[in-house]
Amino acid sequence: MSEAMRESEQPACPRAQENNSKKKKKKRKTRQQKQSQHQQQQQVGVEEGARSSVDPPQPDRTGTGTETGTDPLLRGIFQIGKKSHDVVLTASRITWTPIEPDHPTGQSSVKKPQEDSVELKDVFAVKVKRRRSVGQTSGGTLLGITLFTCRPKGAKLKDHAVHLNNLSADHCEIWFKQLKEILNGFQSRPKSLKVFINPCSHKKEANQIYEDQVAPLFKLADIKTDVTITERKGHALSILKDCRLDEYDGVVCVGGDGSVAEVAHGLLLRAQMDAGRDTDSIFMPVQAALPLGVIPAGSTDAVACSVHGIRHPVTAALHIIMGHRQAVDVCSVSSMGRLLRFCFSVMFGFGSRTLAAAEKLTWIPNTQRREVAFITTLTNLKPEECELSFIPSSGGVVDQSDSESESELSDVGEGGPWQRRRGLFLNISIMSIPCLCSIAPRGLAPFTRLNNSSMALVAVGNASRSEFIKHLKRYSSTNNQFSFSFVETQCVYAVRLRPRSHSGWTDETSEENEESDSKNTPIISSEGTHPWNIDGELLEVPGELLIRVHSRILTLFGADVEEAEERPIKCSCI
Ligand SMILES: Nc1ncnc2c1ncn2[C@@H]1O[C@H](COP(=O)(O)OP(=O)(O)OP(=O)(O)O)[C@@H](O)[C@H]1O
Repeated sequence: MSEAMRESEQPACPRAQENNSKKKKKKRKTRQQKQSQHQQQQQVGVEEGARSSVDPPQPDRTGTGTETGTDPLLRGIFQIGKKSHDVVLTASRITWTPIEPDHPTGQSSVKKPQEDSVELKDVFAVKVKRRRSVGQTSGGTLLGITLFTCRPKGAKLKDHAVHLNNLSADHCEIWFKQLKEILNGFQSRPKSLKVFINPCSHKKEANQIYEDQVAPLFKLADIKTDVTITERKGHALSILKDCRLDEYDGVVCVGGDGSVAEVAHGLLLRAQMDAGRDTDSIFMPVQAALPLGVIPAGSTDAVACSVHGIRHPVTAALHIIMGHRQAVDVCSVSSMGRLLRFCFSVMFGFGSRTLAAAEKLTWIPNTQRREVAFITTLTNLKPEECELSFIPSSGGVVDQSDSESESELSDVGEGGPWQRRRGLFLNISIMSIPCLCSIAPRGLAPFTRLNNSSMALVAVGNASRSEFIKHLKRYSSTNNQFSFSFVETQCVYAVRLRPRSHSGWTDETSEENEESDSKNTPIISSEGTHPWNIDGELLEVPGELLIRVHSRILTLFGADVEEAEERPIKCSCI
């Protein structure tokens, strides 16, 4: 623009001239402030870049994420939101404070700038941020760096991005490297995972859940994955028996309780094989070598709810990425001295009959089978005659202060620590974890914990159908589902359950005899078998079962929770 033209643009009116000179002053001041910020930015970038090379960070190598240093490792200026911020990185935290422009009078602002920060133990990824056009997969204009954090919101975990914008490549590289080094120091976070996806779980959406909600987070966290989409029941188990486990830091199961139970059993069986344990005997199992992550994609998802408090794939994925771990108790189920399964829950009576009925309803869609089976089993409700023996754990009898009357089942057994009940039972459940789910938000066994070294025993004696329905309804209400005279609850170490066969009670056999017979006795035979519900899977077994608890032999990715987040109840049968 020529001088002449500039001049011609000068306003003629004196008031306008005054306004114009004020505007000019303001513009000059803003330009000066910008320049000073830029100089500060350059200085800090150079200074701190030099410092990072002589003062390497001390990330938390213990994996606990505890603070190991509060000295600044880096300091620089980034734009966060619309404002420039002074950003400070220590080994445990990144803090940013807005840079306020100087007051026109030279006085400092009365209001203190609002500081914000993120703990690095809550950061799971750092990425260089670039602007790319549609279809462009590499290169692009550098915009800064982005931190991905994990934030709790109630029982849920959510991922959140913090954008630190700065157009200097050198500046961003120093920060990126430093942050990456700190994040790599979190030892409990997995870097390589074996993933099993059951494509048939619930409404066949497990694969979609994994692709849409889980895989992008694993990719962001730079976790390598080896994915198997299972082709049949038992596929995951057969892989876990043979594969090289040392290549992985954890195993992930995307599916429902049946799939989780199969993978948990596979991990524990493999640990016993590797440790040379003879599973054809009563033995003390060793711990599984790898932790298990559970991505809920089934119909009940009691294991996922018990360890996450919620059926939320993103929460489950973030627990895995962050390396949150929780050791849990597991049951072993053996028959005639031979191990059948490691599991979290066993049901006999109504719970197993319902499952057996559902398996026969093959013409009904999968999603409705259980409800129809539930109603038919309730219509034909009948008790099972059996002998129930158990060893109470130190927790003993659960407080039933509000029970309607004394338990009718309080007949103490003969000799030793075993207590015995013989009689008619509508249902018997044994659970090593609380089994939270949408139909029982407080859990099927609210009086046990994930790792209290004992199992919950719930024995429902004979009662009328209406009384039994009342008991079932209470699982979804706030009333105590156990405060009935026909319901007994115990905290136990071991349970022996012997259903009465058509020919009456079998002779008692000692454990040693059972073991010596076991190698020649077929476990599953169609004659004289009884249906058992083991983690939602049907098992037909003759004779008695021995169920024992094994303290903390499996580690799950997740955290202990008090109760599941209340959701609308899906089953409307009762
Ligand atoms: N490709 C497959 N085809 C058929 N069954 C499979 C396949 N892969 C795994 N399975 C088996 O399917 C069974 C049930 O699956 P899963 O438990 O995941 O779903 P669900 O029954 O809908 O959920 P929940 O147990 O929570 O109610 C498991 O025992 C698993 O071993």
